[in-house]
Amino acid sequence: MTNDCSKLTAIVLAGGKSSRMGEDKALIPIQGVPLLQRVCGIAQGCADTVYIVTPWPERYQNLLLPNCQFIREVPLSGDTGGPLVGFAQGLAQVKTDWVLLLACDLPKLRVEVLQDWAGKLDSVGDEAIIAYLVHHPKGWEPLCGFYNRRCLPLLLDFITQGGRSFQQWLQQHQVAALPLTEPDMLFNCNTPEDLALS
Ligand SMILES: Nc1nc2c(ncn2[C@@H]2O[C@H](COP(=O)(O)OP(=O)(O)OP(=O)(O)O)[C@@H](O)[C@H]2O)c(=O)[nH]1
Repeated sequence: MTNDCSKLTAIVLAGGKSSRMGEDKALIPIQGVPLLQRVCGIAQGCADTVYIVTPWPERYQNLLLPNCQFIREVPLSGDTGGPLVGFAQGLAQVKTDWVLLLACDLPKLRVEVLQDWAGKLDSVGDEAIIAYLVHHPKGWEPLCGFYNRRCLPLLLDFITQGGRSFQQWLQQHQVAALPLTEPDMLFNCNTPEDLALS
């Protein structure tokens, strides 16, 4: 991996229901900037191309920053898909070896930390490693880390067999840990109460 932006694509997932928030999280302004736009702005600091995967691009059209583009998520028949399916649809469009995957609800992301992680991964030689993620007591944090494009066939197999859980999928493969020096960075904004802390 690399800290050269041209070798990394970012995928930002923005297709959740925001049921705990009660309104679309992606549109909520944090310090005057809608959350989705804020996350895309940070992703731009690491990647030349930023894909926003969402079933409803029209909703976010006026938030689009340079070098960002939508991938319209196609619902799977009979199920809502969820973030794993959104990721697979985004990953299918990626041309770079490595992808930075981000949720759209991370108000405390730090571009310096993401760049530092990307730069350290230059030395990855182990082809069995499909992702570099932060590990916490509940498992891997899937929505703020790096995936190798090689994982797409594995992901599609898992989805075809009915899998929808990132945790279950990641348990089946080799993942390496990223150092988390700033735990606050992974703070998810899920509820109106969380907004007060953002
Ligand atoms: N593209 C896409 N993104 C999703 C989907 N489901 C969740 N996400 C994104 O995944 C991230 C984490 O989502 P969650 O907070 O777990 O779920 P949510 O649906 O947004 O919120 P809740 O309804 O409160 O659980 C956010 O960036 C969501 O926009 C999906 O089906 N498709």
